[in-house]
Amino acid sequence: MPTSETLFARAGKRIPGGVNSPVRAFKGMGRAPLFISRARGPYLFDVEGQRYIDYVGSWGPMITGHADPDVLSAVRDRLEDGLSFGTPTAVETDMAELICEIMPSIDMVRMTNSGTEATMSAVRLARGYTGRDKIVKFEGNYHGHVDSLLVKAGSGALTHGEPSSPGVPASLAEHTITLSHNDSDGVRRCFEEMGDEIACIIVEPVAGNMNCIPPEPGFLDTLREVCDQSGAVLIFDEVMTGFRVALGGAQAFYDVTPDLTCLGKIVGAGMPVGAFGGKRDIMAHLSPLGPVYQAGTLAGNPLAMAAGIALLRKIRQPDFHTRLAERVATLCDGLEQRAAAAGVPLITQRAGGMFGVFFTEQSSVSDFETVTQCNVERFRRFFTAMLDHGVYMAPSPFEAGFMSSAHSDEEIAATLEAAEQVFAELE
Ligand SMILES: Cc1ncc(COP(=O)(O)O)c(C=O)c1O
Ligand SMILES: N[C@H](C=O)CCC(=O)O
Repeated sequence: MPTSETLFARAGKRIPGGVNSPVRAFKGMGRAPLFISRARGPYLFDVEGQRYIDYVGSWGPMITGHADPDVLSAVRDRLEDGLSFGTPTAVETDMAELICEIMPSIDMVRMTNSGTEATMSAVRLARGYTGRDKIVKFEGNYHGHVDSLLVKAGSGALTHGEPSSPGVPASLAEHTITLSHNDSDGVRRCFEEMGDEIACIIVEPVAGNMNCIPPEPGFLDTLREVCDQSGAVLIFDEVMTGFRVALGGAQAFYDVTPDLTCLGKIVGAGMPVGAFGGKRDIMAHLSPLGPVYQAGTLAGNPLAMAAGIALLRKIRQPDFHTRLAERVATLCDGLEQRAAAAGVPLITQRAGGMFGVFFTEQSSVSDFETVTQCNVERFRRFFTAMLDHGVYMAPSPFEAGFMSSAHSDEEIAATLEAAEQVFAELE
């Protein structure tokens, strides 16, 4: 039987680093990544038949657990009709109407194949709409592998020590202004100096690619305020937070309305999907209505739309997100209590259905600087020991954790029991 180690060695001969996305490689974790053969509910099963309680959920989409029967049956129902037509389909409009109903800031929406395409297109649209080149992003925020956004980026870029990627021309990166996350005064100073040159601010309203960092009070309102004053477009990158922090995303949770919203992950239920949408007058600049070009051969794919619609309908049940947040609280409070009892300095941070675990003596972690001061080596030991106990956390101290409605009291209790044993021996 092949093991994860043998499969990883084989993959490394033909796939750079053995993976199709760097964060999967477990780089810095001191072991080979798990090769997964199947998943169900809160569990992953690796090629050796080991079962793991999963807090990654395919990096966010699996909010009702893996292999959700309603999602699978929606895909099965469409499968026999064909995989893709390259023509409009009714199901795309069903999806667009559903998104606009759930997120009232969105009047019109365009589907893409990934979150990266959504952010790339939203930034281009903002530039085309305003006629300005400069864009503002925040240190440690990750918006996919878009050239102009791979500047001081989080996620794998941060984990692997390359927050600003080679290959991005300096002449392009110079239009990207990078500010400190959660620093409202810094944002105001920047806009006082050059607000009329800035096309947009793009932000992860809850930063989930440098662990989990909720916005400080007033931060998102400041972004709204400076954009209103300067005419810049406010883009919320809700690829991760959309439908997770609350049904209506972080914009509903924190009650701040962006001009454009980027979506991904849950909107495709695990299929390769992204979307961006927002105010009608901005979206009307998009081709073929307007001059800003954006396209996709497989965008709005019928199977992907069917999967996403099934999931969005399911998570619209009353109290779904309240219950999800309660599960996060049980897990995070339990981890903090057990760490404190074992004398391990640890804090957690949460927003709806996502959370972060930080090995630190600080009382909160609010930006790139404070997150990089956390104890990375202790995280690595915690991660590998939890894996040995059958619990799969994100393989990096700079990634958020994701809860699903399939995680019952039983899985959370098993996770806390494992953590208690791990903390007792953690150096
Ligand atoms: C906030 C955020 N934006 C954009 C992206 C890019 O999405 P994708 O990986 O689907 O291209 C991600 C995840 O990778 C993300 O977490
Ligand atoms: N942090 C990333 C997205 O949220 C992880 C997914 C990836 O890049 O493969």
